[in-house]
Amino acid sequence: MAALTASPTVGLAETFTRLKKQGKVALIPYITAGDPDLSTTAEALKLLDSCGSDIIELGVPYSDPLADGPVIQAAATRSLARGTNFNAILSMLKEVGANALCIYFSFCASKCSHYAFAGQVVPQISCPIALFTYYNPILKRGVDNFMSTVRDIGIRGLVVPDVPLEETESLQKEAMKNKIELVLFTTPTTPTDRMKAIVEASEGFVYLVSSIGVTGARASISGHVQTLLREIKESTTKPVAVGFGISKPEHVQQVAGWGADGVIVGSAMVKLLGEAQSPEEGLKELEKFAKSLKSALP
Ligand SMILES: O=P(O)(O)OC[C@@H](O)[C@@H](O)c1c[nH]c2ccccc12
Repeated sequence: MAALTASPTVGLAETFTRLKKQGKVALIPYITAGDPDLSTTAEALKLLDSCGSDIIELGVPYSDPLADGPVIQAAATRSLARGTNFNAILSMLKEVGANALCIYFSFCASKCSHYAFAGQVVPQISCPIALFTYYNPILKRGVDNFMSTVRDIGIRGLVVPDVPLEETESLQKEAMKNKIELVLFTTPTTPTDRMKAIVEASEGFVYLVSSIGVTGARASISGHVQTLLREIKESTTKPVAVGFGISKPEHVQQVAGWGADGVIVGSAMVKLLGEAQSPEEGLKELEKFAKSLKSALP
């Protein structure tokens, strides 16, 4: 099976280690798979990768996205209405991987008189993908089947916002068995002891939710995030990425300045892609926006 990412070994934590050595902060976009359609999602993944995204969160649309605000809820509804399901998302991801293989072989066929066959698939997507899903689709498929399936197509991370506390440990075990990094959340209202346990158990990076409530672009990012970052970093050396509300280059600059190792941008990306006049228009707007955020990051 063609690896989806540059190298099956490049995971989330390793990506942050590389960035830290370079004094860089990770740009982590989130998009909803299948909105406006899966072929546009495939194009968006490649485009976000080429704009310098360091990790991409790919959302599996769900009928009851409790933690999502109106923009991502609407994206999930549109995607589900088009018939997007988990198997269709897997096929799209395999195709992207397979295309990488085809592209590589056609490159070699045309050049191999000059180049030794490097044996390495030239990927279309060089950054790791973290699948974003609510817990129910995992349970429906069965945890071990889910984990081995996503591992086989090169997914490196997993983000599950509604996994119950008492089931986190078993989910983490299954993920680790498949070399998938399960990212956990801490929020402004998480008690210190609980935050420490979450940080200890989180793999890949720690997801710091910037503000209470649901996802959605905010006019400003609370200065309290700076305090939260400091508290978390007092108890771990793991990378911490901040999400919720980040939607402008100045937000990105501010959060990076407060010491975040990564910034996660979802609703603002989803809105551009899903609410455009056409998929082509959406991809163009997405590219412009992603580049504006990337250039605002160290
Ligand atoms: O949309 P925002 O405000 O930019 O926040 C990122 C968020 O979209 C993404 O990480 C995400 C999408 N759905 C979620 C549900 C819960 C927590 C996080 C998420």
